Amino acid sequence: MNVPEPSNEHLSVLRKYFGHNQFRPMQWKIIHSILENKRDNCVIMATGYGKSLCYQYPAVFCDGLSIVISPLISLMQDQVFSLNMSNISACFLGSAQLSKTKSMDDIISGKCRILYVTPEWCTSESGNEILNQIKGVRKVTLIAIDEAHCVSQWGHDFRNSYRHLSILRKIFNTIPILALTATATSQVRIDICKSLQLNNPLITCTSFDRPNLYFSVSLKSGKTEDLFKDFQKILVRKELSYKFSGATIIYCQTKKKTEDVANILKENGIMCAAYHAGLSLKRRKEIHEQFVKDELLVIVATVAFGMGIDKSDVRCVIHYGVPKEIESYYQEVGRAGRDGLPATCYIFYSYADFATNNYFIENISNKKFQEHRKRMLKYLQKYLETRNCRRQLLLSYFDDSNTFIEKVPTPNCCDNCTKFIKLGKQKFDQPELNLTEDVKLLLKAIDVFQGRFGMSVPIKFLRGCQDCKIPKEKLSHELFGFGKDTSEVAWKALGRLCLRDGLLEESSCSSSHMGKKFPMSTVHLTSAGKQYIKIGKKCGVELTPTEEVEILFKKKKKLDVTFTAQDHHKIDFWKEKLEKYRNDNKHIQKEKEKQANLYFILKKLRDDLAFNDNVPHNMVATDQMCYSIAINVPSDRIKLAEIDGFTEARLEKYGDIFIQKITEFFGKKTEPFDDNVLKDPLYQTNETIADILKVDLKKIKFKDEFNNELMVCSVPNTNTIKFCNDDDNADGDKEEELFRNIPLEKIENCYKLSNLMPDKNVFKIETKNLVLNSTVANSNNKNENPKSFASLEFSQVKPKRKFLYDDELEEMEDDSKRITSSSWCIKSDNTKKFKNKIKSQYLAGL
Ligand SMILES: Nc1ncnc2c1ncn2[C@@H]1O[C@H](COP(=O)(O)OP(=O)(O)OP(=O)(O)O)[C@@H](O)[C@H]1O
Repeated sequence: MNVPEPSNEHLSVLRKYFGHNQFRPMQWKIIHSILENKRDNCVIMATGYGKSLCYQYPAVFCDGLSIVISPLISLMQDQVFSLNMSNISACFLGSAQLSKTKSMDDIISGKCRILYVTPEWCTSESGNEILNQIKGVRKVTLIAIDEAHCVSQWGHDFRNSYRHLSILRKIFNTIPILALTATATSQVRIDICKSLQLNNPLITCTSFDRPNLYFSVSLKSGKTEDLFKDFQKILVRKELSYKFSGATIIYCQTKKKTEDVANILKENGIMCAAYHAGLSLKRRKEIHEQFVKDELLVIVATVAFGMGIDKSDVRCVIHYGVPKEIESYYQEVGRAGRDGLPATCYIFYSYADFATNNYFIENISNKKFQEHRKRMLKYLQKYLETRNCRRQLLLSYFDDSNTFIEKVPTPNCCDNCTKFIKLGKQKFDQPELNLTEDVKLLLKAIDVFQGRFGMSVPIKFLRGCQDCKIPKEKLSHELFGFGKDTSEVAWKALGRLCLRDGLLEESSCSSSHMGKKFPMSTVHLTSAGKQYIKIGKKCGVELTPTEEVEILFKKKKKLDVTFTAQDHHKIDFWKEKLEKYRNDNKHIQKEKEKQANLYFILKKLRDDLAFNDNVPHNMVATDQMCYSIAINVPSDRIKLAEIDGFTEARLEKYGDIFIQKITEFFGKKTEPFDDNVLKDPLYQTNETIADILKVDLKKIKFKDEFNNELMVCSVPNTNTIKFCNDDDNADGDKEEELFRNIPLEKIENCYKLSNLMPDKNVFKIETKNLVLNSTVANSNNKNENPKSFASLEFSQVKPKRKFLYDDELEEMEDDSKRITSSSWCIKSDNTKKFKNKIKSQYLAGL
């Protein structure tokens, strides 16, 4: 469809009322089709893309009225409030609303531009009557149905009243209907169009991708008492306490779990509140408001919390427990980072959590729907267990043909990508682990019991355990005890894999004990499972082992990083890059510090203004707006108006105050710099050290004094590197971090010291108080071992000075002994050699 560019008139309305300079590409296409062609639309747009503008703008532009069906009163209240702040008259009608007369007056008189109603109200008799009345007196521009996936039983949030919204087509038969949602599969899309009786709708589907979200999944550490351990992995330590890096929603499966988690967080000094349907409406409202106004940063909630939250700066969404299924999971994480800034989505789960999900699914009476939910849950399990890119798996669920994602590990994407990048791998490869015979054995054992039991009895049988449930005659079966060398846990994990990949199937039934019935499930082979026993992988099922299965069935292979001698000449290349980065970084860093200061001052000003006016802070300015101001430093109102989001109303109310603050900031020369600002996600550059050093650092072999190989890794999402010892010792695979968190900015110098030792390639990384030396055997020297090696020494030095005196060297030596005593580094009996070495290197480095 050829869409003409928006006219100046269009853009000036956009600027004046919405504060934006341009439409986003899909927005204009949709708005144009409504304004010019009066066409129905079905819109699937990722969270945070800007759906609201599509239904708000048309009515504002042509002085008409948009009627918006929205599922939640709290959401409507927020939106009405926000529109009125931008001088767009809006109201809502519904049972919870106090002053109906005022709203009706605004509607009838033609003042109101956007009217919000609930689907229940719309389909009620009185609602119908009022809608007919409105139709008689107002020019209705469009009917918008928000969260349209609720129409469909194939969606994750089916709501019965949505199913009856076709009544709107009858009342407003010539008015365009716009159905909008953030998550819909093609099946749901078809259902939406059919159920709402859309007429030749224009279907728009943006990418579902949310590039600013980082995905991560881990197994829970263990018992409830240990749950803080899981959170510690993601909390930021501040002096003696911990905190989350920004507004955080923690989802739990049950009310009880929200209370447990909230209590443990509180015990550890983290302010938070539990939120669930068991609380009074008043209390829930209170928590909601506190969260939106940033008075409370952490909410531990059941999925009851979220749909109505109009908070764009949620930095972290955590699922503590298995999410409901894949679609609602994506909807829930979509609440993070709607301001476009980096945000993280974590899941901590255990296999036991699935019992809760299964319990809810078993209680669904409609069989077809129940099957559908089971499929969605299975997909979620795939997501949890995948070894490939999680983002890609999520997007492929929604059949996202708009986004082409290469099947290669990508930085800032998910934990799996990061893991592969860390290992220097260019693509995802699966572990070489042949499980065919183990799988066959397990399937055969399960088949022995012909679907009469769950997984435990066949596994006990396989392991040769005497269990009262195993019928006597089976004790002499040829498979009895055949799998005793593999642990029960391992067999169970393999069983789960077979269930996931369709070789096995569960059926639910109930067992009775002492007159009481208990739900239980039995397991049996599918036809694919039967085939697998006969022909293995050839039946078309290629089991990809989960990390758990891999660990249990095979001791992890030692990380094998190979280097060639030629790789070492790349040190120069690396050095150049690092120096360039350092030079660029010097002024960038200064600039950043200044911007960061201004940004925090503006945020504080914004919060104060919001507090005085008793409005959520985003009504004054969003984080993104404060950030843009800090970068662009507008010096007057005209320039401030160019900042995206500064509507005319905002400018009128707060413009001068912001300008005054900026002038003040530059008037004063010295503002103390707050160290914490660099921890703000805004100030972490996207370029990780892996991007900068990827090729080269990893190709140098580092060894500690015991000749153990060290790995150089970047710390995910940071500009830091660490040296690890891949210590494949008897008690498991342990990666010991020997030295970590060397921020790139802190690297002050990098030298190649070959002038000093012509037969060697030596380079040195110097930070303020550390020197890292690598000695690489010269590959050209035939007398040397052709296999290149490097040794790494860490020593502490004084701040850079022109000359060093002997007593200072003594001091340095002591420092180095101290480091030595922490187990690795320069040997203390070699002090003389060390003294000379460090002296020469130190001087060479000046
Ligand atoms: N044309 C635009 N230019 C710049 N920013 C825009 C534009 N349109 C919308 N935005 C901003 O994008 C953000 C998200 O908009 P909106 O809340 O409408 O998204 P949404 O698609 O409805 O998200 P959700 O599904 O999470 O409700 C808002 O901060 C909004 O101001």
